[in-house]
Amino acid sequence: MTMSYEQAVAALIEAGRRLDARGWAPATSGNYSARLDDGSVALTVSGRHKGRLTGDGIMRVDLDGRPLTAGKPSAETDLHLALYRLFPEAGAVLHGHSPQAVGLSRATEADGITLAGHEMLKAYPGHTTHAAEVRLPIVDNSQDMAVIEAAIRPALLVPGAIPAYLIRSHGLYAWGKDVDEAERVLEATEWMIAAELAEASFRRAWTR
Ligand SMILES: CSC[C@@H](O)[C@@H](O)C(=O)COP(=O)(O)O
Ligand SMILES: [Zn+2]
Repeated sequence: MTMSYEQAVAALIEAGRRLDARGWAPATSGNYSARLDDGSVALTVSGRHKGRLTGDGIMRVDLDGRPLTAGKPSAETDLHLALYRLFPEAGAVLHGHSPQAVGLSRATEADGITLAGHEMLKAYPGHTTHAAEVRLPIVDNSQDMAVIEAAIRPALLVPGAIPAYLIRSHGLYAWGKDVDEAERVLEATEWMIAAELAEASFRRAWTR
């Protein structure tokens, strides 16, 4: 699902305010994008505080990352564009830096965690029951987006893969057919991470 530039600017500004209010966009972290009607992409300008975006904090790039309007595109533009190229149905990508997601990624060296049995799994597109398990892939961080992209791509193409992945010590990427769906995926994933953390701390407390 695509939108006009004006619709995308409004939707991304509002998403930034909500994600910042939840503590997922501190200190200029995070970046957001939406696919536009003409096939180009509206994307946050690099270095802006994502909870306080104004219209000039969003710019347009083509699918190769060439700027179509003034501004310096997000340092992570290539990760957004890779998702749009890989998934023609993706209409928006949101990236947050929550402490829980980052803490989880640092507590394991595994290449992912399993989320199983949560009613919240039904927030993922196409999921209709809690009686399921999905893998949230985790990839090591790099300042070279091509390295991250090449490392994560196989996990994204596994049948049944969820539209989200975690970069270790960095943050969570989520996408969907539009900004609302991408935000729902991000929120649901963050919620399940928080629930798993709460479960682990209760279990630790009760075995003392
Ligand atoms: C301290 S901000 C973190 C950044 O390095 C980066 O990871 C990020 O999410 C925001 O980068 P940006 O270039 O503003 O899109
Ligand atoms: Zn980031």
